[in-house]
Formats: sequence, structure tokens, C-alpha cells
Amino acid sequence: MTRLIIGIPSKGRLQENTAEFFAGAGLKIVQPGGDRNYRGAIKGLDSVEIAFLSASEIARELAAGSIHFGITGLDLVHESIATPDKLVHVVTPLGFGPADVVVAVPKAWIDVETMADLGDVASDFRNRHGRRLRVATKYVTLTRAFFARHGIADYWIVESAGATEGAPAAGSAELIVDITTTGSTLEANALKILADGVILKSQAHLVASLKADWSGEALSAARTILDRVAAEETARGSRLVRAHVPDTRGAIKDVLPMGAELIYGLPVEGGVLSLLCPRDLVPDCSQALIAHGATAVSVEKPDYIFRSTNRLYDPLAAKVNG
Ligand SMILES: Nc1ncnc2c1ncn2[C@@H]1O[C@H](COP(=O)(O)OP(=O)(O)OP(=O)(O)O)[C@@H](O)[C@H]1O
Ligand SMILES: O=P(O)(O)OC[C@H]1O[C@H](OP(=O)(O)OP(=O)(O)O)[C@H](O)[C@@H]1O
Ligand SMILES: [Mg+2]
Repeated sequence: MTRLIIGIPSKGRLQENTAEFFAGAGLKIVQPGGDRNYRGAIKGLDSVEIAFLSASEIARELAAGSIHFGITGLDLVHESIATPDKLVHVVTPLGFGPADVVVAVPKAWIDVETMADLGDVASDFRNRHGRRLRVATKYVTLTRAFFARHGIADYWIVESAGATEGAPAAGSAELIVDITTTGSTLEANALKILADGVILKSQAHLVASLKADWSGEALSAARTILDRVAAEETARGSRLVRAHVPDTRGAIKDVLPMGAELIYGLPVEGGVLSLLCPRDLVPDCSQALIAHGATAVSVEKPDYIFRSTNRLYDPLAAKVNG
């Protein structure tokens, strides 16, 4: 009886949005042991267990296979997992926690705008000072891979535990690699991002472990959860549009290319058309139906659209079964 274990951020900037994300999918997270108990559950889903962890722990536990699903930043997935392709499967981006991992140098370095410029400075620096440029960061893996891709080898990493942006002014490094959202911390420290210095555009993702034990109830619980998540995502972006259209064929010819879908298949000629329509296209779609003889068009906001195929679950199942 393997239960499905989901790691969710117990603190920090991803915590609140994560709770909202589950609530949106109709999944209520409960903490029976109270705030200080780091295990929880999802109401009504007995085969699921919640592990409250920090965002960075979630990335590590996914790699180790001690949790099945986790919500964490893509930056942490790529930083703390050496071979993400082998160990995890990225299920879907979640639309919150945006942040870029960037290479930033002092604004005073007016001749340095690109990674190529930085490469030149790095060689010069070594010749002139007899030591290498120092890069302060906690993104050691991402930094090494990115600098190697740009052919830069003359540098030294100074591992930073926090307040990385302060390192150049403090004299403990020449430049930094760190995460930024609004840019205000970089600005406050007189640093600028190199033009081609964005290493990774991160946001929170739902990530699955390929190392976890997917036997027992784990996979079917995953399906239950991903069905709801996908059903809610599809519903959020769409509207149900219904109308009695005398010229059914003509109407279909117009609305399908717009991106509308015959959600219950073809109606009989002259019958009621049921369309699933991208939210933004509802006015155009309704116009077209009226042009083909509808006297009224009703538009409803669906809560969920469940489908026999699931674009989130199917690729995961293929990987863990294969
Ligand atoms: N402005 C931001 N600055 C830093 N991280 C951000 C920002 N916006 C979103 N994030 C995301 O949040 C993650 C960090 O979250 P948080 O600091 O809560 O967790 P943590 O680093 O695991 O905790 P701790 O720093 O206590 O170890 C980042 O890795 C990134 O994915
Ligand atoms: O571009 P901005 O919007 O200014 O945000 C980026 C800053 O926020 C984070 O620091 P945090 O407050 O999490 O402190 P920490 O580095 O000690 O975790 C991050 O490490 C940057 O320093
Ligand atoms: Mg932090």
C-alpha cells in the first residue's frame, strides 16, 4: 500500500500560492497535527500524504525519491539535481514564483555588457592580478555549466549563503550569480545583468520523482490529483458556448478555425451546438453563431473539464511504467 507523498513548501515565498493552487483544483490540504506538524493530508484522499518541507529540500527529496510529487522552483530543480532528466519529470509550470537566475556585474564595469566581454575581463584579470575573478553564488552547478557553455574558465566560485548581492561591495567577490524578480536588490547594490546573462527563467513547477516507488496506490492517486488539476486548468481558460444554430455546418466551419472545440462531438444538423471556446474568443465565436442563424448564445464558465486523456498524467505514467 504505497501512498502518494507530495512535498509542499511549508514556508517562504512559494507557500501561500501553493495552497491556493491546490484549493483551485478542489483539493483541500489539512494539517491534523497543527501548524508544527510537518505531515498533512488532502481531505477525502486517503492514499495521499503531504510532507511540508522547504523549497530546496523538496528538490533534493524528489531526486532521492522519498516524495512522489513536489512543488518547487525550477531553479532549485536544476541547481540541486545533477541529472534532472533521469531523476525527475516536470509535470507543469504553475504560474507563480517567477524569478530569473542571472549573471550580474558592478554597473561601474562600463565595458562589460555580455558574457563574451566577461570572458575577456576574466583572462585580463588573471594576467594582471595573478588570481582569478571571484563569482559569489549559491547556484554553483548552474554557474559552472553556464560559464563553461560560454567558454569562460578563468573564475573562482565563492559559495554564498545569503546576501549574495553584497559580495562585490564587500570585496569578497567581483561579480555574482543570483536569483532576481523585481531587480530591486541588484539595483540597490549597483549591479547590472549581462545582456546574455540570464541562466534560467524560473517559476514554481509541479515536479514528479522518477526515483519514487510508484507501485500500490501511488499512481492512481497521482491520476486523481492530475485529473483535477488538468480539469481545472482547462476550465479556467475556456467557456462553454451553446446555441441552436440552423446552419450547423456553416457555423462549425467558421468557429473551429478560431480555436473552438465541439466538446460533445457533432450535433445533428440544425441541433444545439456545444462548444468549448478559449475565453478570449467568446465574443467572436458568438458573433459567428449569430451570423449563421442563432437567435441566442449562452456562455457559461465551467468549473472543471475532465477528459478521457490527460495531458499531465499520461506522459508521467509512460515514464514511470516504462
Ligand atoms: N524574488 C525571489 N527571490 C528568491 N527566490 C524566489 C523569488 N521569487 C520566487 N522565488 C523562488 O523561491 C525559491 C526560494 O524559496 P525560499 O527562499 O522560500 O526557499 P528556500 O531557499 O528553500 O529556503 P531557505 O532559503 O530558507 O533555505 C527560489 O529558489 C525560487 O524558485
Ligand atoms: O529581484 P528582487 O525582487 O529584489 O528579489 C531577489 C532577492 O530576493 C531573494 O533574497 P531573499 O529575500 O530570499 O533572501 P535570501 O537570499 O537570504 O534567501 C534573492 O536571493 C535575492 O536576493
Ligand atoms: Mg531564500
